Amino acid sequence: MRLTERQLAVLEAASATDERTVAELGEETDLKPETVAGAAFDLADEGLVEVASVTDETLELTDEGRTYVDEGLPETRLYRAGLDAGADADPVSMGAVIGEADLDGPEVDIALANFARKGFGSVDGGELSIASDADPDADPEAAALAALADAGGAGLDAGDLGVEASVIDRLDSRGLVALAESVTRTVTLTDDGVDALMTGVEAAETVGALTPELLASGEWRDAEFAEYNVEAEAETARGGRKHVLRRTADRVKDVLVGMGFQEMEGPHADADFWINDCLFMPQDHPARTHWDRFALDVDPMEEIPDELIDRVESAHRDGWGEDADGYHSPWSEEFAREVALRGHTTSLSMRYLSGVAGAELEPPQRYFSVEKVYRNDTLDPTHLLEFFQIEGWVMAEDLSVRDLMGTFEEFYRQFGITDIKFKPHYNPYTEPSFELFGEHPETGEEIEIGNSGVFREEVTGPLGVDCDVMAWGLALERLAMLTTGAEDIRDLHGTLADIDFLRNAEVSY
Ligand SMILES: N[C@@H](Cc1ccccc1)C(=O)O
Repeated sequence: MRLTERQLAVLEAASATDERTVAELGEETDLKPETVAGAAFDLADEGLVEVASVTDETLELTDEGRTYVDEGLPETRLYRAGLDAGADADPVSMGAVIGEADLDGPEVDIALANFARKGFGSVDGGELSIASDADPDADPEAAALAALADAGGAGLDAGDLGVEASVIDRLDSRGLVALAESVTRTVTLTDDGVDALMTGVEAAETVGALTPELLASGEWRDAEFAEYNVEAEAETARGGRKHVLRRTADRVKDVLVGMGFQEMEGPHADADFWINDCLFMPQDHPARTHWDRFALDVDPMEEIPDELIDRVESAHRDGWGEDADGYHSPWSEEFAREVALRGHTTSLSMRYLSGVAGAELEPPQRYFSVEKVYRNDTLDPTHLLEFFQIEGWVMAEDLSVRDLMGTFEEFYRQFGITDIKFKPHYNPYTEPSFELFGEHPETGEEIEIGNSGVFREEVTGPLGVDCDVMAWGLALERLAMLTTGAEDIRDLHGTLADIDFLRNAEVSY
């Protein structure tokens, strides 16, 4: 029989009478545990050894548990501060004791709940008294935490610590200890294994990896390569990777560039003029109040062409074109120059269409951006205070709603989404306007994925554009929810993001 060198080493190190762990065999053979495990599985396939596994539960201190080992449990600190303040004789005011005990935030509630539960004393009418028979030094929870800290945690259970299981359960429910599972594999020689060793086994020299030397010398021709064992236990290696949203954004950019679009860029903090006034949004529109807008306390924006301001003001006051009528509501240049975080990237479309950004404006033209916007929304599964908008516009003669719908169908098809729906909508700056909806793959719900339309003459006229412009703002996060199946936008980014989801989510190509 011929085995690989590693298999032979493991076979020789294994015993027929003692179960030996992979770690022990690794030490003896000077091989890595995963190599030993791989060889052991191969030997088990040949019937030469038996591999068994035992799952062990190990107790570990959590970070909070470790803090209390160092600083004392909150209830014990409350007890000692109470004692110092004389609460064993007469009740003392809670406020003073809590300050003395140096408890803050959630620790106060933790201290109070456990203080009463452990019979250290009582709290009544805002005053704390200490029970005469209280003895925190005999507290089994503190003792168990200390024992666990001393023992370093490995392989311990309630029995090893000499405490009752109920104490461990309590520490577990307080989040001060955690149970970790570890699997230990053991290897024992079978009768066939013993026979094989007695009759003599040869090691075949095998090569684990093809090297430049093997190639250069030609030795690879005669080498025997170790078989690749896809079942061998190996550590999960987690490298850094691009965030799923960034990957989706990159993909969106590729798709739009492929569809003939050029990218726009511009300021996150911009004048209201570009964010709203150019869009024929009346200055008393609810979205322009301090409730919805993140206004910035900075100098007003100076560099806006005067003629453009005049034309936009005139559109607001008197309308644009024949039969036009304006809003007849107040319009102030001062307000137009105020700076806020943009609530949509349509501010970029205005900058580009007006010519100040140096864009080519001879039709046909196509521009896009995938950039962040800021809104004072209420957080929920589909809303964040900031998100990425996929902005875009197409300028051409005689555009129709069919062009708009066809563009979205083509765009979303690249992400495998073929069932978008359109709903007539109203925007002060587009006519007609449509909201876009897509079906969530997990919940089956129709979620809003974008807003679009053909710019009104009151928008294009003052900008100096005299052909049709269709435009849209799509939410990148909503697209990512449809492609990855994420049900809550907060799993995607922000402080509550789900790390496992981010590690494993696929971006469709
Ligand atoms: N600005 C719109 C999107 C949009 C852009 C351009 C035209 C029409 C709609 C929004 O944020 O919802």
